[in-house]
Amino acid sequence: MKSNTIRLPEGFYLHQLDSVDNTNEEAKRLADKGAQSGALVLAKTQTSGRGRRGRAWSSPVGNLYSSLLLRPTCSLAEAARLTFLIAVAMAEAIETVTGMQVRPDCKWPNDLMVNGRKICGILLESASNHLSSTDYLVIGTGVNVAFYPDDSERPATSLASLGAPVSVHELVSVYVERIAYWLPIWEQQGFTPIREAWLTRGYGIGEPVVARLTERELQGTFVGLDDDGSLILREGSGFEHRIGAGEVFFRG
Ligand SMILES: O=C(O)CCCC[C@@H]1SC[C@@H]2NC(=O)N[C@@H]21
Repeated sequence: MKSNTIRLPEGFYLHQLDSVDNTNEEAKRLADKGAQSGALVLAKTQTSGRGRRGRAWSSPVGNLYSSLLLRPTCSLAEAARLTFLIAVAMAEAIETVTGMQVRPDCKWPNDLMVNGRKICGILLESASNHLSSTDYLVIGTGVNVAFYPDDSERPATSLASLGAPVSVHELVSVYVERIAYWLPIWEQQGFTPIREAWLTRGYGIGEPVVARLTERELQGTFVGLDDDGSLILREGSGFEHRIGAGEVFFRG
C-alpha cells in the first residue's frame, strides 16, 4: 500500500521542499546556520542536481533526492566510511518497501545496483574545522524511483521499471529507520559490522575489475573491502592494491 506520510525516528528532523538547487547544498546552508545533526533535506525536484566527479544528476519529480546532515565527532577519514552505512541502509529500505522484490547490490564505493544497473547514487561532502575532527558531513542520496537516465556508458534502472512502483515518502521513512538502526552500531562497534553488512551485498566480489585512478589504470580481481573501506584489488602476480578513491568497472 502506498503511504504519503513521512515518519522519522527520534533525532531526525525533516526539511521538505518542492524544488531546490540541490539537497546537498541546502543541507550545507542549514549546517552553516547551525542545524543539528540528523537534519534531513528532502526535495521533489532539483534544478542543479550533482553526481560524483562533477557529473549532473538528472532530477525529475518522482525520484528520491535527500541529504542527511551529520555531525560526527571522529576524524574525516573515519566519518567518510558512513557512505557504506548509508548504502546498506538504502539497500535494506528498498528491499523492505518492495517486499524483497528488488534486492540491490552495493557497488564500491557508493552506488546501489540491480541486475548490473545503477538504481541509487550517494554523494558525501564535508566541512572540517580541524585536521582531526569533522565539523559536519552531508550525505546525499538519489534513488531512481519512477525514472532513470538513459546512459549507455553507465546503465541505470528504476524501481518502477522493475515492477515496483513505491512511494518516495515510504522509502524515505524506512531509509531513515535503517540509518537509526545502524548509527548506534557504528558508534559502539565501529566500521566492522557495517563492512560485513556491505560485503554480503558487495557487487562484483571475486570478479575481474578495472580501477581507473587519477593517473593510471589497474586491472585485477576485486577480492574485498579493507578495514578502512578501501577496495582490495589483487593483480595476477598476487600483489594487492588498496584503492581509496577512483572509479571501478566490472566486466559483464
Ligand atoms: O552517483 C553519484 O554520482 C552520486 C549521485 C548523488 C545524487 C544525490 S540526489 C540528492 C543529492 N543532491 C544532489 O545533487 N546529489 C545528491
